[in-house]
Amino acid sequence: MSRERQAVERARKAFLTGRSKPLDYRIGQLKSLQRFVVERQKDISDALKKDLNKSKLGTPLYETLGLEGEILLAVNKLAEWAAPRPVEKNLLTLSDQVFIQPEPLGVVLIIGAWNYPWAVTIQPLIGAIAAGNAAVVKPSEVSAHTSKVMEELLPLYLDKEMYPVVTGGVPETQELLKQRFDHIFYTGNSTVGKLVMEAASRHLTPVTLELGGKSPCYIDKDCDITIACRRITWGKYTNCGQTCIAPDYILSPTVLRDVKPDAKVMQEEIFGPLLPIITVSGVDDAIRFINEREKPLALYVFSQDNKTSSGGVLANDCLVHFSVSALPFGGVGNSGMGSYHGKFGFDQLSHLRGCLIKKLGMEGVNQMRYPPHTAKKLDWARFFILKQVDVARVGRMAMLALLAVIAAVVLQVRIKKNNRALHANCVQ
Ligand SMILES: NC(=O)c1ccc[n+]([C@@H]2O[C@H](COP(=O)([O-])OP(=O)(O)OC[C@H]3O[C@@H](n4cnc5c(N)ncnc54)[C@H](O)[C@@H]3O)[C@@H](O)[C@H]2O)c1
Ligand SMILES: CCCCCCCCCCCCC/C=C/C=O
Repeated sequence: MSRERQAVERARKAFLTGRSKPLDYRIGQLKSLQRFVVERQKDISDALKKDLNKSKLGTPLYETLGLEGEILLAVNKLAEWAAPRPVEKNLLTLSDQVFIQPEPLGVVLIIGAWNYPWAVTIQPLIGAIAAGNAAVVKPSEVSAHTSKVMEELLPLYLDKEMYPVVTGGVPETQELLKQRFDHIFYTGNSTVGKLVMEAASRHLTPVTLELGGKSPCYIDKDCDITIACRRITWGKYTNCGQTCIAPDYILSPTVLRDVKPDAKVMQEEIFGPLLPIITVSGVDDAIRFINEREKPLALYVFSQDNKTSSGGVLANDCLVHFSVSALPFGGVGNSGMGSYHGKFGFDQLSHLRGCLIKKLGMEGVNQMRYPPHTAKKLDWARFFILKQVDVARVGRMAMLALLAVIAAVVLQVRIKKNNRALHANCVQ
């Protein structure tokens, strides 16, 4: 049996013990992960230096601070996220309990990319742990030193049966993809994304695809060009242009340097320190240009605009939307599917189970559904199913009515008491 298959089977066995489900266990694992990030900061940044020449201070700023923030958030919010979520009832279910219960999915495969190997590999793991899943973690072989640190050190902190790290390149990932998972979370380019989705379809496994693409950046003529240039330059050249959400090209009415729209540099994601500038005649021309192409992962607008589609949109800055845990991070169309960060990561890796708990009593109400079906029963069914009632409002009104009745009764009792006292005084 292959090493990859063994890891998956061990993870499934661990999941089936049920030990990843209690919130205490999840919080314990998240706290251990936090300890790992803090205690092994040097191992992490040394590996990143060797892999990608990242600086010692750049590592916390771009890779691990975000992870720490996400872990803290998950630890603090887990009880709230995992709790039953009551939903609005309809007339048929007025006396029932109706709620959504997030449940663990099972075994998740996380395939990471090399450019921010900690951020994009460990962040999905936070969601997987928080949601109560087992997870097989496959870091990118391109960032080999990082991959080795994950393989050697993560098991010292986490439940190693539940969260195995499997290293390797294409053959190993292909072998993993032959196994059955309950969710596959892939980060990387769109070409491999399609292969991942194809492999997942064999087991009807749902996928999250965090892909890339050409994120446009539109500069309107009314913006402060100095600030725009500083922020765009930072967004583009951070990590040497190798950021999934780096502005890929600029559209600007006042810039003169033209790149032809059919030039090769405008066909594929650049993922490097090149920034083509396209001259457009104005905002409508820019929108048309963007909408004629694949849906990008991010859209940067140094002005006001909401007429385009992209994974995310950021006005007057670059990259920082990645750092907001309250925003879903993910693509659309060619830039991917599904989203994560904060509660979105928890939900993405949970089964949101619809629950309706009915009592065995009140059977009379159900007569309209049992045969023989009559026109009268159908009328009642029509009323119960089609009547749009704001049940919460009705509940509030009923509560108000009840309070009014109680107040009236109390008032009446008081008046009677006063009258009796008055009567007694008069008699004396
Ligand atoms: N949306 C995001 O959050 C995000 C983050 C980082 C990178 N990206 C995108 O990822 C791309 C860069 O990453 P990359 O794709 O070069 O990373 P990569 O080469 O590290 O590959 C990603 C993963 O896919 C696996 N893989 C590669 N080829 C495979 C194959 N034929 N079959 C199965 N698995 C295979 C690798 O082992 C690796 O784990 C860019 O397009 C970038 O925009 C997106
Ligand atoms: C106080 C400084 C705040 C800086 C916050 C910067 C956030 C930038 C995030 C960069 C993206 C990291 C992960 C990207 C993956 C895609 O490739």
